Amino acid sequence: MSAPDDIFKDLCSTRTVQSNRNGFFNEFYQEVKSSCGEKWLNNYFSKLKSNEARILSVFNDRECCDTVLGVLENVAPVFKFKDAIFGQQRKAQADKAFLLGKFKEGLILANLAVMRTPKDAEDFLGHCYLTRSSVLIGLGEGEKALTDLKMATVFGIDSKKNPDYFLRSAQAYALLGEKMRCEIAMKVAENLLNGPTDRTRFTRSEIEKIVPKPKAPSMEIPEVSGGQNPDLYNASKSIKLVESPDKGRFIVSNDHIKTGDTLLVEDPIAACLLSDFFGSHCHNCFTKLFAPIPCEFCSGLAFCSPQCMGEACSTYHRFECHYMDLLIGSGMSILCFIALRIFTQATSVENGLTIANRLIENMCSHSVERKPDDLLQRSVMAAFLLRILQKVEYFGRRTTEAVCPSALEIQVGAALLGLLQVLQFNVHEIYGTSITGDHAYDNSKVIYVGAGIFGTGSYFNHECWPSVTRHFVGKKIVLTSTRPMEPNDIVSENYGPVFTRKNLKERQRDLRARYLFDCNCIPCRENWPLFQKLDKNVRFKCPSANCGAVLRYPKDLSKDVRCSGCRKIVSLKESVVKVIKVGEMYREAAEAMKDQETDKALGLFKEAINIFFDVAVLPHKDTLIAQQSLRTCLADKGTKFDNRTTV
Ligand SMILES: C[S@@+](CC[C@H](N)C(=O)[O-])C[C@H]1O[C@@H](n2cnc3c(N)ncnc32)[C@H](O)[C@@H]1O
Repeated sequence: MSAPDDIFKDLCSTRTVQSNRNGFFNEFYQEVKSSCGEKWLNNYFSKLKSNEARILSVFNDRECCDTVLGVLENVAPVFKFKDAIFGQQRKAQADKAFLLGKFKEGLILANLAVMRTPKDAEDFLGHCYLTRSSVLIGLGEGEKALTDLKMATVFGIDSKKNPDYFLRSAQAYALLGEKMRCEIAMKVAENLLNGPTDRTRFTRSEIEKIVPKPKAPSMEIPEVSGGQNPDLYNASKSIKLVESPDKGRFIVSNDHIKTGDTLLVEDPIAACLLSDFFGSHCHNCFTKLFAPIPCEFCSGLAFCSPQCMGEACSTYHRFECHYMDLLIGSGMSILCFIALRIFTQATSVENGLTIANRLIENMCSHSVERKPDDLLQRSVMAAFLLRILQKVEYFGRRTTEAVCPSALEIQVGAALLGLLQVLQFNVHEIYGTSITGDHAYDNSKVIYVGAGIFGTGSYFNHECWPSVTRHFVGKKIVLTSTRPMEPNDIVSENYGPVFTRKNLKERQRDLRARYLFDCNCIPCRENWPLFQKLDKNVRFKCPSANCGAVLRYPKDLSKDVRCSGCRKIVSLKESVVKVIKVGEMYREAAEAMKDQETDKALGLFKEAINIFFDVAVLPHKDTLIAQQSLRTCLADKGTKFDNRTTV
């Protein structure tokens, strides 16, 4: 590799530790590095054989320990705390907006009130939830209003003494079309008020006007095709794991696979939301927030429901809460967040160690190719993460503020360092489709909201035109085949560079720098042209059995042609007829997409792509478009962020 490529590779690697150059970690690391000096780094640190030795070294060796300990001693909580006055001001504004019928504005203000009001400020927080429930009713959001009414009771509102609580419940039930519950709530309110009053009569008249909203359809979680694989967790039986010296372990087909087969449906072992989305998406399940439920202690992030809040706050968030802004301010990459999360979400230190060490043993880390500088940087980051765990008493109560780690803490530090190496090559970005207009396809774009580490998902190798597409249902990864495959064909993902958009040189450079391999896929071997340079020609497979040669579109369809591979005289008439039919089906599928008939479009694309691969090979412009459209249709079945109404 040339020197500029070397620099690019180092930059790519650095970014996987520190993604924000303005964060303080960069300065911290540069200070450690300069205090150690190149000689120590190259002659001593680079010779250390284990992650444990590296972690011990950054804490103990005199060349770096003063700088490391000096900074880590000062690690202290930094997070967005609550603010009762701010919260109450927003609540008053939200009440006013509600009375004026400005529900969208009211929701923004009520959200701020709920987020910022501390739970221990009498029953203020309960009242914030009550205010928001009214606004939500105004917006026609019955279910969310009911959640807020429940939350109001959790935070001090005594429903038994509060007729308003039941009047709002009645309206919320009416919005959900639950007539019986609505009537019961009205009766309770009337009882509390000793009979019908102007207020109850007014609410009844309001309820009369309510037209229940249909429930939004929930996302489909597909089942893997052909049954669960007994050896590969969460995968279909039609794939298997193999290994080769030049490709490492990778997935191939174990059977005949058809276009559209679901090959993997898997939850992440750990996943984190990107900090840019902390204010807009659920910290736990990544869905877009509408009426956020806050953590009881911080206001820097939020959850979509009490369930997500409970799940997070009883596990990982209780450790991360008070240090969230420090972690963000360090500029550390999302991979570092995931490494930390593997421990904070574990049921115990030992459980965290077991999971981390299993990942380190099983996933590729390219340890041989690592430079001492890279290892030192990751070791300092692991030491920082370990210090956070110490400070939050992850290892139990501490009697000292001293940084020097115990034997168990060193094990965790070493595991964090190991994770920082394997995550670099194995993490998937998690995304959804953002809908900004009324048409599902015309106004959609992909938005990356987080990243996660998937067990089986990380065994798929890359090709510059992959044979599967991925979409996400929440945090679950779904891999679906985009073409038919024969047994033992490589089942590949794409790591970023696709041949249609980047030329061979750029792709090879990116993959070498970011994933440390030389791509040898068919688009690379045959140097397929960029999309705009592709012609519309079809390249046919020779119809003779086991030939495999590729033939051009015949000049004269009435004549048979001699195959350049098997030398037999063959007829391409049937193949041509099929390809014409395929073209018609692609057009029909595109029409279905225009009409937003996703299932119809999917069915047509799958069938047509299967027929195409019976008789022809890539690259073929219309089939590439069809495969891309299939991807878009599948993504439409996954996570969608409705950005049409910004509140
Ligand atoms: C997510 S892992 C895939 C599983 C990996 N092959 C293993 O053995 O664990 C990514 C790494 O796999 C290797 N890899 C991926 N695609 C490859 C390909 N087309 N040819 C060779 N190596 C590849 C690279 O070393 C890359 O850093």
